[in-house]
Amino acid sequence: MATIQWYPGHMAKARRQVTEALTKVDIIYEIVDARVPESSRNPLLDEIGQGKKRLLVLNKADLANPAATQGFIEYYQAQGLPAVAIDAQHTKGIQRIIAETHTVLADYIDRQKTKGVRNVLLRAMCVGVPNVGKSTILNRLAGRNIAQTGNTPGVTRAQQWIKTGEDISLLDTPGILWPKFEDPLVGKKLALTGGIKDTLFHADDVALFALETLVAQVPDEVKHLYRVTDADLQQDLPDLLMTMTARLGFKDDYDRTSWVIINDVRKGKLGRFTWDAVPQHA
Ligand SMILES: Nc1nc2c(ncn2[C@@H]2O[C@H](COP(=O)(O)OP(=O)(O)OP(=O)(O)O)[C@@H](O)[C@H]2O)c(=O)[nH]1
Repeated sequence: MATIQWYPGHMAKARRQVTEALTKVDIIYEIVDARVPESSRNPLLDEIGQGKKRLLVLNKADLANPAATQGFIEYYQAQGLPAVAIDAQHTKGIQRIIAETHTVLADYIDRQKTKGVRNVLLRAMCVGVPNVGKSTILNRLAGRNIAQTGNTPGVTRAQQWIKTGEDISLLDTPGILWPKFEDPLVGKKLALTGGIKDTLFHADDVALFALETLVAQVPDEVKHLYRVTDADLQQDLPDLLMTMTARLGFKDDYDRTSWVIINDVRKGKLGRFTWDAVPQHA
């Protein structure tokens, strides 16, 4: 779905909607992008999700660095926050969400059984910033495509529970929170991974940010894809971007080169990268 620009009114509305929806569920699936697990979290969830069980889902793990993903999972688990890595696009790891839900809610399930409830139903909802894959996960858990009606003005629609084929029911409308804006570095990472509307940032800023890592980590791929040499890679990054633009035959159109780089990174053409550093933990 297209990412929108967030204004205070949107944010207040999103906060209200998510807070309200959370009262109905037993567990929150906090969906983040495995390439930027920290940058794609919204700290508001810590506030409005207090007291609710939570499972952190690092989606798009197919595009992230596997060692970093493992590092993040261990980091979150060490903090008492259960976390799983999945690739919803290719339906990988969905069972992990289901298994982990049972682990996280084990006490609740036991209590319900003690009360005599025979078929305990677990209620869940997906929450996260735009474009992290909430709808894809919902569809995979449901085993079919759930129509999304979006925010049509004047149209209010009751939220529905979606059966997953397991003992889990999901709210059919994911909770959308806004991305972090304050830190420019976080902004670049979100832009690079598709979490911020493309018209809201300068492509060259984001491409230069990406290039720094790409030149350091995958120089051969950079040389091959953008027709530059080892000597070219010694240049300052803005000069390198100019050289690439010339080699690609784009004249002075640095923006075009920048978009090629951004799109290549988004598609994983240069490899699997995680743009957030795994936090150190004791
Ligand atoms: N490579 C990859 N792409 C994914 C994965 N999950 C989702 N996508 C893609 O990411 C894009 C966004 O997915 P959505 O499910 O629409 O994300 P969303 O969080 O519901 O987005 P909003 O509606 O904007 O809040 C789509 O192009 C998906 O195909 C994944 O695990 N791996």
